[in-house]
Amino acid sequence: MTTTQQHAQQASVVPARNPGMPLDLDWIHRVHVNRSAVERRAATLPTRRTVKKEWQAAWLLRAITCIDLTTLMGDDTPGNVRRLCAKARQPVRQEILDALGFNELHVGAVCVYHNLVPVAVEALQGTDIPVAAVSTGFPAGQTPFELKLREIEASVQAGAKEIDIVISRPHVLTGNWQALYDEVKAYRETCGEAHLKTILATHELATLRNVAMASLVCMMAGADFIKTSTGKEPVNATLPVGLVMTRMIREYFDRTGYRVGFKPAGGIRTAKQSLDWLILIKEELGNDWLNNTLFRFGASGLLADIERQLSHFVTGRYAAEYHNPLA
Ligand SMILES: O=C[C@H](O)COP(=O)(O)O
Repeated sequence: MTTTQQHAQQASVVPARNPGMPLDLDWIHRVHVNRSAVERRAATLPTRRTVKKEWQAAWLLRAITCIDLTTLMGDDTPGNVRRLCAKARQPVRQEILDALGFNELHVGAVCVYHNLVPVAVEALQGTDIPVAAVSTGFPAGQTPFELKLREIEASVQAGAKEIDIVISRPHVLTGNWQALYDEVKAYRETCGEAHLKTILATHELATLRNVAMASLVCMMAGADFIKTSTGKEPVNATLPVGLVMTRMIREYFDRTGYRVGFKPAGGIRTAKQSLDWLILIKEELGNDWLNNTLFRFGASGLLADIERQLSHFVTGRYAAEYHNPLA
């Protein structure tokens, strides 16, 4: 096996699912965030490691396996979701994979609106690529609670194995942690075996401390993943927010022994950005998190640039964009 293959294929151990715990308000109120320290540390992350040549190719292949390949547009149709699913099955052109010595590679999941779950489930039959549905009135979450529960139920029934819910931002902004906990716990129960990702929409939470506290409450309520953003806020996944959230994941693991996953989402479009995020995960959470059971990118356009960089690694030149159509 070449270095690229060894590092891209590092086995992932399936961690025990986070069962949640009672709401611990003392722990939540003790949370503090030093914004300038966070910003300083986040600024150094992209400069801490240089990943070049076959190492870079290996990290990019790993990044692909962690993508929730996403389309969340008003003009989504069964046709473009089927094309996205074809890309999810074969994310990189075969000749590039052959040159890198890979037979098979696929993304972490395909993420769509509820209406398109059946189309994606059918298009991914015969693979183990899960379908994720955004839910609970995504992206703003301003719909009645009962409807949100029914929406989750309907997506699970349609075959979604992962449910990406949006939290009610007003609960955070008013410091109503009990309401946030109860809400997320109800979502987790409604999900059943489907995995629950809780989208914080961090740009709408006002402070990094709120981001940290909301992360903790979601994990206490049983979230399998905490996710930064919907992709629809004016600012989505940023490294400072990622740093705060991963530190809370670490604290939760130290206290409970359960590993909760992390999903930055929104605005991640370049191979370089994907490397920055992988470095953050390696530095803050370690190798256990560097696989798609505990780490995902929510991204609609990232794959195209990664494929372009891999093609450059293999051929020594950049392919024109039309050679790497996304969907
Ligand atoms: O969860 C995924 C995001 O909606 C994708 O955002 P993006 O289109 O900026 O990559």
